[in-house]
Amino acid sequence: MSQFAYQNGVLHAEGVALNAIAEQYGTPTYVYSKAQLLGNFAAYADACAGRDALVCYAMKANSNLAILDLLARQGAGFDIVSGGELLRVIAAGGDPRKVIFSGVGKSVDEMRLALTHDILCFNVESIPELHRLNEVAGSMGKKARISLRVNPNVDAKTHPYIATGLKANKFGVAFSDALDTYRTAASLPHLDVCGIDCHIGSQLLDDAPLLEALDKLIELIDTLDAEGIHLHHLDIGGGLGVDYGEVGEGAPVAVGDYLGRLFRRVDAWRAERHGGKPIKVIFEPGRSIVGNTGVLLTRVEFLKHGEEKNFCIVDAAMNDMARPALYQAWMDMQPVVQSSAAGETFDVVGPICESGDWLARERALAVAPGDLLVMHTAGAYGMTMASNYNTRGRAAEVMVDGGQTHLVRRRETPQELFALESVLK
Ligand SMILES: Cc1ncc(COP(=O)(O)O)c(C=O)c1O
Ligand SMILES: N[C@@H](CCCC[NH3+])C(=O)O
Repeated sequence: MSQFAYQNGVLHAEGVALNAIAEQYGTPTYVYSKAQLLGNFAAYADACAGRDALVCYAMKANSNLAILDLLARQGAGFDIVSGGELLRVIAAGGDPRKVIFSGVGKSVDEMRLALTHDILCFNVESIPELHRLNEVAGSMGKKARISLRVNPNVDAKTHPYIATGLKANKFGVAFSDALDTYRTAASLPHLDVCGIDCHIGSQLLDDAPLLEALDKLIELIDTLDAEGIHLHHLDIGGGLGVDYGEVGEGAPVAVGDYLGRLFRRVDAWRAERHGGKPIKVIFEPGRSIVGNTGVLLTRVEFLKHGEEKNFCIVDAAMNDMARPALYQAWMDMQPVVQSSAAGETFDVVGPICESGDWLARERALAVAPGDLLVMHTAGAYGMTMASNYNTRGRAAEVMVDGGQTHLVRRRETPQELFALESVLK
């Protein structure tokens, strides 16, 4: 059930009217629902109950400290892709020993930081990275726990920019090279080879490609076992999608159904081929935890009737939400206050000086200047991909918690944006 619903014609978040939030905090503002967030995490936690499993939230989707704190208190681990994200986990009170570190370009400093905090595992993506990590760990007198990110060459059937498990993608080690790469890893004295992982892409509506990837990982675990390389965990990555409401797209498979099918396969394999030995299962969900947790609240500045198109110019822009500009993503936009007036067809655009600065195209809307609109399902890859283009301060972020609203990130001022710069003297 969504925590964002109309009551008496006004959109509310957990019972708080969004127009009241706009009055108090201004626009553009991201509004999150704590109940939605906890419900989404609980779907994973419930499906994992009683099992050796860890949900490492992929914080690139939304790394606001309030969100990290709430998830950490539910027992979440975190999937990070930079030293900065590790520092965020620590600042939010998360446990570094439940952190896995993904990414193709980890620097020496990032490796050192992660080893200092004794993270659970590095998801290594190449042979040069294995050697670098071995050296860094050795120089610190430590052993780094590693998993190899294997590229199962499964077609995730998603947008090419967010598919990651194909041969043509920069991620992971090719399936055909995996065995040799594991041999190399096992020969390096400062590495502790403990897992295997993959991540085939994002916004997947069907779990069939994920289960296909699982089968490939399992096949490799069997091969490695025969080589004397015994793994303790398998990490299937994230990727489950959300319902953006686009006509003809359909809804994603439910988390519980996907995890149920996955665990049944893992159990059958363990019993039949793995000698009943235990294996920890790790998940790296991002979007499916936070996507429908947030909306982007924006106000109409002007309506402009062009020669070919009508434009609804709002105060949010591609710097606040880049998904439409980057991926031609379809995001649902609705008025905060419902109206029975006849609408017109608009492109919803921001104030930035780019033709690519659009949030929604060809939408029937009954709106007037000063009205409020929301972009739904904006909790994932919204604020984390925001920029200061056109010297625009990033939006505020507000968390609604059972009738109370809390400012969890204030709006940036223009002065803050250039405070790090200096002029030549
Ligand atoms: C390595 C890795 N893990 C997890 C995720 C999270 O993916 P999603 O938000 O699709 O669940 C991503 C991003 O797609 C990723 O690159
Ligand atoms: N930023 C992308 C998802 C990227 C996933 C990261 N591997 C999106 O908004 O859909």
